[in-house]
Amino acid sequence: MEYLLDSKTMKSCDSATANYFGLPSIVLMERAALSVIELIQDKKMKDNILVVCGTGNNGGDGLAIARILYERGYKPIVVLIGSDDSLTKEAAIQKKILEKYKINIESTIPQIEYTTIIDALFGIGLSREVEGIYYENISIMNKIEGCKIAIDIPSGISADTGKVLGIAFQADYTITFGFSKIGLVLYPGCTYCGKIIVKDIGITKDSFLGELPITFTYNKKDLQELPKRKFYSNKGTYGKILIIAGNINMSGAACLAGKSAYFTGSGLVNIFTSSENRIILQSNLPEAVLTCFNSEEEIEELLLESMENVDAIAIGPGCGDNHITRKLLELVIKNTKVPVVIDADGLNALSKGNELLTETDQPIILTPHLGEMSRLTGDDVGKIQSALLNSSKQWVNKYKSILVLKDARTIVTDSNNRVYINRSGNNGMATAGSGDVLTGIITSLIGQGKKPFEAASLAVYLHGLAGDEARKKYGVYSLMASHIIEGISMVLKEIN
Ligand SMILES: NC(=O)C1=CN([C@@H]2O[C@H](COP(=O)(O)OP(=O)(O)OC[C@H]3O[C@@H](n4cnc5c(N)ncnc54)[C@H](OP(=O)(O)O)[C@@H]3O)[C@@H](O)[C@H]2O)[C@@H](O)CC1
Ligand SMILES: [K+]
Repeated sequence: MEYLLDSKTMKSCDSATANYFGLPSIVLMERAALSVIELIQDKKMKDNILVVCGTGNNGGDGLAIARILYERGYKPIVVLIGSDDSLTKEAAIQKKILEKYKINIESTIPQIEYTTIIDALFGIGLSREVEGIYYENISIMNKIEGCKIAIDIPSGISADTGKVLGIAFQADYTITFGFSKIGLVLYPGCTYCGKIIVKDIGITKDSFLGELPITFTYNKKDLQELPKRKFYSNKGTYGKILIIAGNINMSGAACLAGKSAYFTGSGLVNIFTSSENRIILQSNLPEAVLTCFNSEEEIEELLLESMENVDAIAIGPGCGDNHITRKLLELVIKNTKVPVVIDADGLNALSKGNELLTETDQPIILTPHLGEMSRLTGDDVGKIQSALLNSSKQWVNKYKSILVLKDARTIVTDSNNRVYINRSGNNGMATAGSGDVLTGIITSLIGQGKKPFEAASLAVYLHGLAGDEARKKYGVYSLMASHIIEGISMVLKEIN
C-alpha cells in the first residue's frame, strides 16, 4: 500500500520532520537536490542544463541542484522567476550560496540549445491559476527540446486534484520527495508527469505523528491481501454469493458477473434471474446455481428464500431499467443480513429514491460510472468528472456507503473518509460488460470474508490488472469483458 498525499498533509510532514524531529529544512532540500543529481548523472545528461526556479522552496531545490551541478563540473544555466522579496528563507540561503560561487542567475530564459530542462518553478505550494510571467515561462519551457525533469510535481499541476491550473510543465520525469502526491495520480495531472520517481529524502512515515493519511493506492505486492486458499477446505469456505442479474435478453451480464466471481475464487454462486435466461445460463455457466422467476408475483418469496445463508449479494447487472428492478432492490435492502453490491440497473433503480439506503445497517457498495453517478446525484457528468474526489466524498458523507466511482482512475471512498485511488487498468476496458466483471469480483471477495471497503479497493485493483493482462494478449481495440475474466486467472495464478 502506498500513501498518496495532498499538499496540506505533505506540508505537515515537512514541518514535523523539521520542527518535531529537528532535521532542518535546508538539509532536506540538499537531499532533494542530490536525488535529482543522481538521475542526471545516471542518465549521463550533459551541458547545457537549464534550471528554472521559483521563489518558494521548490525554487530552493532548483537553486541547490544548480549549485551541485556546478560543483560537479557542469555549467548550469539558472533562471529565477519572481522577485527577491518573495524568496522563502531556504531559497534565499540557496541564492546567496550561488552568488558566493559567482554562478550567474538570469531573470529570463536564454534562447540557446539545452540537453535538459529542470522545472523548479512551483511545487506543492501552487495555490492559484498560473498567469503572466509564470505562464509565459512554462510555455517557453514546454517548447524547448530536451529531457524535461519536474521537481516534486510538474509546475501548474494541483497536488490535491491533478487539475491543470492554467498551464503545466510537460515532464519526462517527475522526481517527487518523500511520498507520492494525489495530483500525480489523478487525471489530467498524471499525463504531465512522465515517469514518476519517489525519492526518500529523510521524510519518513514517522512524520505522520500517528495521524495516517487517508488516501492510498495499491501495488502488486498488495495482492497478498487477497483471501488465502486454505489447505483443508470445501466450497463453503470460500463463500456463497447471490447475484441478482439478467432480465430477458440480458443473460450476458449475469453470466459475466457470475463467472468473474468463480474466477476470483467463490465457492458457490447463485444467480437470481428471469426464467427466460435459464437455458442460456445453464449452457454458458453450468457451475452456477439458478433461481429463476416466471412472474412478478413469484419474486418476493423466491428472492427472500435465496437471500438466506449467503455471504454477500450483488444486484443490478442487466436487470433492466424497470419497476421490477426497483422492487427487487427494495426487497434486498430492507431484508439483507449481509453486504450488498449495487451496480448498473440497480443504481438506476436506486436513483428513483436514494433514501432507500437508510433502510439497512448492512454495508452497501455502489459501483456507478459517471453517467450513473449523475443520475444518483442530479449533478451533470462534467461537474462530477472535474471533481471526482469531492463528488465521492460528498456522496459518502450524505449516504453511509462505500462508493466505487468508476473512471480512468477509479476512486473508492467510504463514510470513514478512506480513499483508494486506482492506477491499474487501461482504456481497452471501456467495453460492454467490464462493470459486470468488477461486480462479480467485489462480491466474491466480500463472500470470501474481506471487509467491504478493502474488498472493493482490492477488486478494483485486481480488475485493472486483469484488464492489463487481457491487453497484452488481445490489445486495446479487441479487448472484451470475457478477456478480463481470463485476465483474473492470469493475475491470481501468479500469487498462489
Ligand atoms: N519544506 C520542506 O521541508 C521541503 C520542501 N521541499 C520543496 O518545497 C516545495 C514546497 O515549497 P513551498 O511551500 O515554498 O511552495 P512552492 O511550491 O515552492 O511555491 C510557493 C511559492 O509560489 C507562489 N505561488 C503559488 N501559486 C502561484 C501562482 N499561481 N502564481 C505565482 N506564484 C504562485 C507562492 O506565493 P504566495 O502564494 O505565497 O503568494 C510562493 O511564493 C516542495 O514542492 C518541494 O519541492 C523540499 O525542499 C524538501 C523539503
Ligand atoms: K516543479
